[in-house]
Amino acid sequence: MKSISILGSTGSIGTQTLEVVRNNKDIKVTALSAGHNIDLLEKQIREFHPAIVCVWDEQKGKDLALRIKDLSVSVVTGMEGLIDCATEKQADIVVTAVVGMIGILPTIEAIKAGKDIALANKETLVTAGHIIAPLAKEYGVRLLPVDSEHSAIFQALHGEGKNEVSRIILTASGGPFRGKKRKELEHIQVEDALKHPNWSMGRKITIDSSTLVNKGLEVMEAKWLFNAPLDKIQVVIQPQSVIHSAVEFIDGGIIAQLGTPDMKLPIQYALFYPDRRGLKGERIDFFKLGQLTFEEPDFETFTGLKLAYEAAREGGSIPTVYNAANELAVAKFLNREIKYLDIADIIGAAMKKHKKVENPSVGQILNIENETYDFINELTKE
Ligand SMILES: NC(=O)C1=CN([C@@H]2O[C@H](COP(=O)(O)OP(=O)(O)OC[C@H]3O[C@@H](n4cnc5c(N)ncnc54)[C@H](OP(=O)(O)O)[C@@H]3O)[C@@H](O)[C@H]2O)C=CC1
Ligand SMILES: CC(=O)[C@@H](O)[C@H](O)COP(=O)(O)O
Ligand SMILES: [Mn+2]
Repeated sequence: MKSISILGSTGSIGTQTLEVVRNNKDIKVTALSAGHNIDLLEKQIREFHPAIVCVWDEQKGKDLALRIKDLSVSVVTGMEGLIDCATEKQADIVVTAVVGMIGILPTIEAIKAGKDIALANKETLVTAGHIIAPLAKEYGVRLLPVDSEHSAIFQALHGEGKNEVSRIILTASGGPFRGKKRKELEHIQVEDALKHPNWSMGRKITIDSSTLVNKGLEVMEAKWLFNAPLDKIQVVIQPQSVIHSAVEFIDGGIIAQLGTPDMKLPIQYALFYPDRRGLKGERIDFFKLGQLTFEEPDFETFTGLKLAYEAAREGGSIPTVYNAANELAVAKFLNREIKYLDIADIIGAAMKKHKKVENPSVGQILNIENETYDFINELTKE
């Protein structure tokens, strides 16, 4: 019986992970964690019987403890609690399904505790990949990609051993504003940007998909997961989101992974790797689909993608600034404090202002996150 700990069990990836657990009898949940949604967390606790649960918010943690006092589950809170869940002794795999840089410390501690990581939380690898990738190697733990594109690449690489890769083809839907120019994006509202054409996901990543910042983060994620040079990672718009990504080898052969847009496949693949298991759901009907199309990304309109390549090329602390600036800018946009186009402009301004630190430590990364927030708060002050 395999045991898993889920960081962020009440979110889009978290709930789909629990759906996979429900459908497989030989896997159990030993730890769950949520930010604020204790109603859903309580239901999950009563169904999955974890040994420990974490609620980020301390007061909500107290409320939850009262509600489940009939059960013998320990309730912890805050970062310490998140780390307790990430290192819970029975867990074989930690699913990092929290959103944002909050995932860095628990992921590091989970690796040090010898847990395999089913990695959904891309912000962790983008900002601390230079620490996490070697650490995973040192502790002999696996970084199993959950992000659909990286899972596709991982699946395409399966069984290829040391065969040389000439190109990673990272597909993107293009988001709800594919084909639009900057001028047409001036008055975009939160509701417009939350309409992803193919995937149903959490709010932050949905906005990131619309700006192509998600693809920028994924370029950096691919760099760390597959030890790939940036000039070998090509973003290709595939508007139907059927080809989840592909790998080209030195003989020109391309192996791609295709499927309907359902995160349960990559989640399940990560949890049972290298085995494949049955999974109910829609199947691709090529006759209904008719055609698959491809486009070049528009780097001039979607400057968030251009800035991501710049950040990745510069390296050091610049990807942290890129990511932190995006996290706060997206929160402000969702809160209707800034305009849609401000998101990428703010990322650019924060990158320009920052003085690069080579090889930043975890402490420096977290300080730079705060400095970036201070800069943006000042910049957007009315
Ligand atoms: N959704 C998807 O299909 C995909 C997501 N990803 C990545 O996976 C990660 C999760 O995304 P997604 O599931 O969409 O996000 P959601 O917003 O749906 O869920 C986020 C989860 O994190 C929890 N959380 C938020 N803040 C905190 C906190 N301070 N402490 C502890 N837990 C917290 C939330 O809890 P609560 O709701 O209780 O506050 C929730 O359980 C992101 O990094 C995203 O980029 C990658 C590929 C696909
Ligand atoms: C499901 C998933 O992995 C998301 O990251 C998805 O890729 C978002 O779609 P686009 O960023 O390609 O629009
Ligand atoms: Mn993705």
